[in-house]
Amino acid sequence: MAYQVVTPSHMMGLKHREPVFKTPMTFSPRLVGEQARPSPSRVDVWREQLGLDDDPYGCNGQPDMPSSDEEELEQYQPQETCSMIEYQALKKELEERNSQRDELLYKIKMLNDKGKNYKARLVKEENNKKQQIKIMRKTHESHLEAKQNLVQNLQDVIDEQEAKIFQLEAEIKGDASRRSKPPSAVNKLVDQIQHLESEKAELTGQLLTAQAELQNFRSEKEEQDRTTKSAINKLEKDNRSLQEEVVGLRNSQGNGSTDTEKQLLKLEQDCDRLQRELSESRRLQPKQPYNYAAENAKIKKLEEENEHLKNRVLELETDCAIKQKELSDLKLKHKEDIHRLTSENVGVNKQLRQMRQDLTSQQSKEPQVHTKVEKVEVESEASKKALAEAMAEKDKLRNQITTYQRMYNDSNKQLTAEKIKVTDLEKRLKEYEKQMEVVKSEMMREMKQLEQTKSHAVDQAAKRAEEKMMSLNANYTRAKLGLQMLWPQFTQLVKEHKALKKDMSAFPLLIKQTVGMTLKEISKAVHNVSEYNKELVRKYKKEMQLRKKYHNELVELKGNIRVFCRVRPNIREDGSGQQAQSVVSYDQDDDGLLFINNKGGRLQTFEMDKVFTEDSTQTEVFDEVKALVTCCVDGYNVCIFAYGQTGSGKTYTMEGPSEDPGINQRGLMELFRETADRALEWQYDITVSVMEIYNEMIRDLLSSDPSYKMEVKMSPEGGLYVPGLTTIRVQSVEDINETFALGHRNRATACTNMNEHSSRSHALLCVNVIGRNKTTGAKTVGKLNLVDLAGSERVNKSGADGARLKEAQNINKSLSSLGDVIQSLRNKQAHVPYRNSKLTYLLQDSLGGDSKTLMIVQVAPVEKNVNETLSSLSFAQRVRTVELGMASKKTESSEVADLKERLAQYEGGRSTPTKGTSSRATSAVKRNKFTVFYRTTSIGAGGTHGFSPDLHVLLAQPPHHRYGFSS
Ligand SMILES: Nc1ncnc2c1ncn2[C@@H]1O[C@H](COP(=O)(O)OP(=O)(O)OP(=O)(O)O)[C@@H](O)[C@H]1O
Repeated sequence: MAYQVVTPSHMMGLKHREPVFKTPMTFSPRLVGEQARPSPSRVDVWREQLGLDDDPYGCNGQPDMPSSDEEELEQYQPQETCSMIEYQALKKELEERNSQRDELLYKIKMLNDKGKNYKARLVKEENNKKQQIKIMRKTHESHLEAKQNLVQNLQDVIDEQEAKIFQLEAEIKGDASRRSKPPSAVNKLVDQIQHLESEKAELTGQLLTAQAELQNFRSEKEEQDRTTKSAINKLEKDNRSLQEEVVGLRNSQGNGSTDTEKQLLKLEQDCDRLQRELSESRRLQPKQPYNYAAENAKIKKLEEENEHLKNRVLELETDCAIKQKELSDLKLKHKEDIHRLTSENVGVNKQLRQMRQDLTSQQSKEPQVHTKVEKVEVESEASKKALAEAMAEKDKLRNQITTYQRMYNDSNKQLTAEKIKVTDLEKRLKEYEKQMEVVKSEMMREMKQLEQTKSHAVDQAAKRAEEKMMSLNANYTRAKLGLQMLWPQFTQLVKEHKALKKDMSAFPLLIKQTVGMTLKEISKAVHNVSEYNKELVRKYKKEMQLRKKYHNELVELKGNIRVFCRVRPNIREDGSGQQAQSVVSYDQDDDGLLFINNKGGRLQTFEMDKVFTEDSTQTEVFDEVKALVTCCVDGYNVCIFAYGQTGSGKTYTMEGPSEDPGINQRGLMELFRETADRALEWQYDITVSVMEIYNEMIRDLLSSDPSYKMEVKMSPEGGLYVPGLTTIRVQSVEDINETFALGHRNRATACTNMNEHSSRSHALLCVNVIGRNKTTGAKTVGKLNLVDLAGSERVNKSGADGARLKEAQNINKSLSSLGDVIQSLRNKQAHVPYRNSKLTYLLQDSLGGDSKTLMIVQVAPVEKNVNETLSSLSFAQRVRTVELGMASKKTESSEVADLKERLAQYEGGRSTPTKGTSSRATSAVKRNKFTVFYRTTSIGAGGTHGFSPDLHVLLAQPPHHRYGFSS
């Protein structure tokens, strides 16, 4: 926000004041924590430092204008004075410092963030590496453990098998060999002893059971004996009673009745059976005491066996003690190994215990005790059988041992391989660890470096910041002082501001008045300026006219070919659209300038002597050429030719439509007017001939035989003439019209398409003006050549071939010859190639001699013709620079003219007209009511060669024609 008093220029009367106060209020982004906050403005800072009002902008944060001087003074209490400029400068510096400080803080923050990022990355990397090491260690440990387990298992299996073999061998060979068992089986021996002890306990239990059973069996036998004895007694008793009964019966019945006998027989049978049973029982009875004895013997045997076993157990116990002693010795001997094994195989003990259990269960299954028991009965068959079985078992076990040994070897190999692998792994682990160490150390080093860089940068930044802060503080103090010094000025300014405010209230009225006054002054000034401008324009135009006049005079003096340009309006044939857009524009103030907007969008300027726009009328055009046309009345040779592409308006300009004729007709009419004006003093003969040049052939269009090819000839005097050319004297508009009509008719009969033909041929109207002064007899011979050239477009554009090509080439030849002639004339070359074409040859006098030449370049304004337009205008520009030299009148004194006429008459009398010309002349006279002269016309009529010697029809001319020329 800025307070600024703007002093408008129209308030120059008021007191001019400098800007009162300008607060930049720049809010540079400042980081507070993570948030970007706007920095307080310097005004806020210094206001706060000075202990001024907290909110200088009121509630809405917008700076309010102080309501009064007193209020403002209350708000800002100055202490010292200082200049306003110094204050502004200090304030600006303070702002810059502030922004620098912000920048530094921001940089420090960025560095801190970077350091933090690096640290975090480092920690992350460290953790990652640690985790990797942990994982690798764990994997390695588990691998090692597995390998160790495997080794241990294999070792156990081997030990077990060894123990078994040893045990079996010991059983076969006896105890003696047991002593030589390998120390590796000590543990097994201990186990075996324990097992034997348990076996002994079991056997003792079995023995007691057997004794108890034996006791039971004895008591049962005694009971059985008693039962048998009582049964025998009862049976004996029954037998006796039966025998007594039989005796009784025999006694009571005698030997007679049958039934009784049968009953008796039956009883006797029963008795016999009972006696058999008794005898059987008695047979069996003495056997019982034998079995008992066997049993007793068996028991005894068992007891003995038991005793033996007890002894054996004792023996074994002693053995065990010995072995234990041996074991302790061995333990002592292998203390270190055991200690090592114990420490290494803590984890393996579990498995060992498991194996022990397995072994126990396995051993419990085997009938070892029985074997031993049976072994006690050395002599028994079963023992032998068991021995055989044991041997078989031994073989089997040996086989197994071999297998196990093989397995052991394989396992050993595997173990070795695994060990190598383990070693490798350990090596790798070590390498990894080393690498880790290196990485860690590098990281640590990097971290240290970063830390150092960071701390260094921070220190530096802090240092710089401190320095900056110090300088800022100093600046601030200076600014504060400056501000305090500025204060009185500020107060003054505030007062002035107040005053200005007062003025401001009166300002609208003042401004209204001033505006009114200014408006009046402005309108007056504008009026004056426009007047002045008008005057200037008038003067400019006058100057331009003067310039033109001088230019014309200069041109006249130099004899330059003058060039006019005429732009035809758009016609139906131009079509529509972009192609039909006009490319021509004009200068409003200079009628000699023309601009062509070429295809590149560039304006190309051409300077002509006069430019006729699309709106220019035939009259306007003729007005410009009128003076030139009438020159021929004074005896000048004048040549006007129209140049331009087909359809650009050449014919329109030269001939024009009957209702609005062109230069040809108007020129002749002007000649009539001019000659009529001079009729008191002068008598004029105006004759015309009409020609066309087509395909490099000259045709007389007024002739009864227009197809006759005329030739241009050089007279002995040096003049050019066309032998046999028809000349018609014209005296009125009607004569002109009829002459032109005849020419048109003849032209039309010679071609099929008039338009095309006219485009490809040059049409020439040659007007001869011969004047005789009635008083002095002086003679003037003027000539006016009016040429409508063929279309100037290039040959290749027409795309012609055959006859058309030849036609186009001929047109081109004429026009290019014209160009060459113009070029030579421009360059003032000694040789001008007039004879290169019929056209240039015919126009030689008009182009190169002392004639007045005008070229009217015709332009079709549409875009599609822009190239041809540019080429035509370029040619015209070149033509304009051609200097022909000052033109001169062709006048002859009466004597010279008479002499020349007489000479001509004399020569004419000697020569007879040619047959062709005579007949054509006759027919011409008959055809036309005009007076027709058959003569060889001098085209150039330059110098004194007005008439050619063979002009046989001169007699038809008025007498004054025979006057001599005045030079
Ligand atoms: N100033 C003009 N005002 C009105 N119409 C014009 C003007 N100039 C030319 N024209 C018209 O343009 C057409 C072509 O003009 P003109 O025949 O004169 O061209 P040209 O150059 O003589 O062609 P060519 O070379 O074929 O003879 C005609 O129809 C003519 O009436």
